[in-house]
Amino acid sequence: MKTLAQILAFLQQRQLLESQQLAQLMVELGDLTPEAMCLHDLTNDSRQVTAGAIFIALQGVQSHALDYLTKALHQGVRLILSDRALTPAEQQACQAQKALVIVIASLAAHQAYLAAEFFDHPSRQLKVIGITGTNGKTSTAFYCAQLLQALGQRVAMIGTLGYGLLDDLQKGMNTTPDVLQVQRLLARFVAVQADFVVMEVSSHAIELGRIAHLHFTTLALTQVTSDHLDFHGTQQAYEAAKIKLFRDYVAEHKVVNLNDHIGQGLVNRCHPHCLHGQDCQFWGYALQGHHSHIEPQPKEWLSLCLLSAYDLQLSPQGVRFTLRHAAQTFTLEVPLLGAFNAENLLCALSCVLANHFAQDAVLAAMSQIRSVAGRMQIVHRQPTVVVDFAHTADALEKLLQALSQHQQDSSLMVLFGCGGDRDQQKRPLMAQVAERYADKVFITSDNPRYEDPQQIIEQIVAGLQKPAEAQIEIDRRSAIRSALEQLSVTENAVLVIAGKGHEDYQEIAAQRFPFSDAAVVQEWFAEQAETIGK
Ligand SMILES: CC(=O)N[C@H]1[C@@H](OP(=O)(O)OP(=O)(O)OC[C@H]2O[C@@H](n3ccc(=O)[nH]c3=O)[C@H](O)[C@@H]2O)O[C@H](CO)[C@@H](O)[C@@H]1O[C@H](C)C(=O)N[C@@H](C)C(=O)N[C@H](CCC(=O)O)C(=O)O
Repeated sequence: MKTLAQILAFLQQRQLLESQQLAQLMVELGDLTPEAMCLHDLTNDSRQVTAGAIFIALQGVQSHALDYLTKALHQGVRLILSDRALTPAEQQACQAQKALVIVIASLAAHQAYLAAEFFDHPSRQLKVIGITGTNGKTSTAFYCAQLLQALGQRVAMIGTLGYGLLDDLQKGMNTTPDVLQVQRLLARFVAVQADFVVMEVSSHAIELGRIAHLHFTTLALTQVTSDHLDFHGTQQAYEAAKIKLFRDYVAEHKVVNLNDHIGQGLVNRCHPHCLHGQDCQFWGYALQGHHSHIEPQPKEWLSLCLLSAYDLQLSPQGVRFTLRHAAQTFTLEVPLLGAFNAENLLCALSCVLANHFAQDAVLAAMSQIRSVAGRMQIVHRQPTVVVDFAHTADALEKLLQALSQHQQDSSLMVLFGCGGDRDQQKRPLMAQVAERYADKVFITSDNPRYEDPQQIIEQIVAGLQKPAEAQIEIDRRSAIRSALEQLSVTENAVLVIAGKGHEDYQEIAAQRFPFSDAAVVQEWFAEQAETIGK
């Protein structure tokens, strides 16, 4: 909470308030003094405005926040800071609700610092771990948060999985929300006494200053390939955004993947003590010990902490590898699928170890790790059933490729469908991929939406070379049950159910019906156990 006097002082200090504006404001305040007027919250979203809040109204891509002024006034906004002058009608509406207005043309450039000040720099009161990278951000952040929680910490998250305490994540619009939302969320996490915040930092967030004025304890990089070229323009600009996070932001520890070219470059180029003249410890992790491309370091660089994984073994039970850290080796076995998940895990482990937790306790906490819901999620063991949200040909190929590395001696069964009212070209392509990697293919419905599910299935089947060998069942629940029956009589087989991941509904003809792939699997195995028990 701040008083109007404090807000005015901030604006004056930054030379954002003209004396004429101040005089006008005093007239509008009447008998009330700026010291007596309390402002409880600050937001740029009318849907979040509560009584006594400040509403930051800026031009967006789609609209201007003043387009939602009526709602903000209705919710009890007290002060509006806008980057454009109000129309006479808007002014009238504000006067009617006794809401004050200050117009500052350069507001966008100052909002980050204003938010940090308003919320008392919450990132300084928390330990914030920022994770960036093209792939692996979400899983790494989730593993990191789980490890910290298992170590007795109160952990909040900001990312694709949602915003909030780990056990109460609320879905948000963005991976990294805008700078006001970030500061506001962090203030909430301070209020609920969180110790750590693990946040995904997207390249948009770095470029658009959504993390400006944040104090990070740890920054980590998973790996950089190619993404969001529509926004960044070139691959070089995209990579530059990732590098910027490590070059321009202060953190006590910077964790990089030594298997990644950007990670290697950061370690080779940035002497940690050159960064803002402050001490920063670099941590490097590498899968299969591939860090030979790191140039020999001068003596003072011996502080580079290394975490390497060797002898990676992939089995239907998960990943197993030997971890080497601080001249010690350990064998770790984790129920996660995909070699890339071993890499994500190394990143998470580095972030946690960098934060001074005892190695033994961190390794013990590994037993708590579970996969992100709907992403390579093992929903049943012996026989193994995996649920994943892969719903494009490329994603399905990556999924099946990764799984086939785990199932060298076993057969792979895949069940999938394709969503309606979306890309139709992928339908036969997904069939081709499924046939190439799996020994048995089951085709069913996904979210048909407004399309005829039978027609979608026909378009998928058109991509199969041997359609007679595929099993087709339009009802997804029946299809899953039938696949499970076959799985149970096939020796050494693994079933992967693709397309819907953690979704808890199926959308048919504009209606959402409760549905969960994982729940259908669990229900079937529970029934089997009951039958055997009888
Ligand atoms: C292109 C882009 O960055 N758009 C972001 C931008 O939207 P916008 O400028 O169009 O906002 P707007 O809808 O015009 O609204 C303008 C203003 O009115 C306010 N408003 C809006 C509606 C309302 O009812 N009331 C209200 O007050 C808004 O809070 C905002 O202050 O501001 C919104 C609010 O902060 C963001 O949610 C939105 O992200 C959209 C959803 C988006 O898709 N962004 C992508 C490009 C993005 O940022 N992606 C990255 C990377 C994803 C990843 O790789 O994981 C991310 O971090 O999410």
